[in-house]
Amino acid sequence: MSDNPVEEEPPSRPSLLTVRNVERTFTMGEVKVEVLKDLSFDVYDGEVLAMVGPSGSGKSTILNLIGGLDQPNHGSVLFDDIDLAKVSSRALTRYRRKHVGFVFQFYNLVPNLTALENVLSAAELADHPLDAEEMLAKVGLKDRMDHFPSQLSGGEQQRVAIARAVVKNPKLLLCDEPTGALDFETGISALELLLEFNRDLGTTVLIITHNTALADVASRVIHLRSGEIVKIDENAQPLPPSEVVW
Ligand SMILES: Nc1ncnc2c1ncn2[C@@H]1O[C@H](COP(=O)(O)OP(=O)(O)OP(=O)(O)O)[C@@H](O)[C@H]1O
Repeated sequence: MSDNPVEEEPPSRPSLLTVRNVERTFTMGEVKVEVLKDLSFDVYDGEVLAMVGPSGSGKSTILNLIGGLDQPNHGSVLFDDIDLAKVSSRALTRYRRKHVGFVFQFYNLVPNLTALENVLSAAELADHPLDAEEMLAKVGLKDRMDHFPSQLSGGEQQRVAIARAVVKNPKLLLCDEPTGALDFETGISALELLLEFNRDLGTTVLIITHNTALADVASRVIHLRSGEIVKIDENAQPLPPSEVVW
């Protein structure tokens, strides 16, 4: 045995998504807008990751690339052995249906479907969905399943949207300003739900927001500015949503 044992490297964290050297440019007439410039980062399996940056810094553009709604001009977005940057639009649709749940700022529920029907319609797309009624009960809407979106408050609609995203039992929950349209208290309870699903189901959660206070609940925070990563912070002790103030 050696007197100087070589210290073992800590095991590297498994990545759910690996984004490498991604560029996204939009061309409008003669004008080329370089929105993402050589961006590289990982999304680790099971983490709560926040991506923060001012308006126009490229947050939604990244979310669209990771969510399989758009493809970069250059670089790779690896999920398992699939490069989302290179696959066909059919394969992207399959990826979205199977692996991604979306939560948007303005809920995006189907207005002429009840809460339960909204959640069931998402469950039908998945290979191994969770129970729709159970998910609505988990978000506190057991008694409101037969209500239409117009009969629900903003906070309740966001709860339905979270149940709809989670019922597919996706690997990844992508949340675009999930508290943006809610008052403070309602926003906190929506955040609590997202973290609860992360804890209970191991779902990886990515929250994009311009509200830097929200990032305190995440275990890592990517700071963006003008399409570039300026820093990545590790939060050794993420705050519980009840202690976040904005
Ligand atoms: N399809 C497109 N065509 C042209 N320009 C686009 C397109 N999509 C986004 N952009 C531009 O890319 C930049 C980044 O937009 P993006 O929506 O990703 O920013 P954001 O950080 O999400 O902003 P916000 O917080 O205001 O939603 C903006 O300047 C925007 O105008």
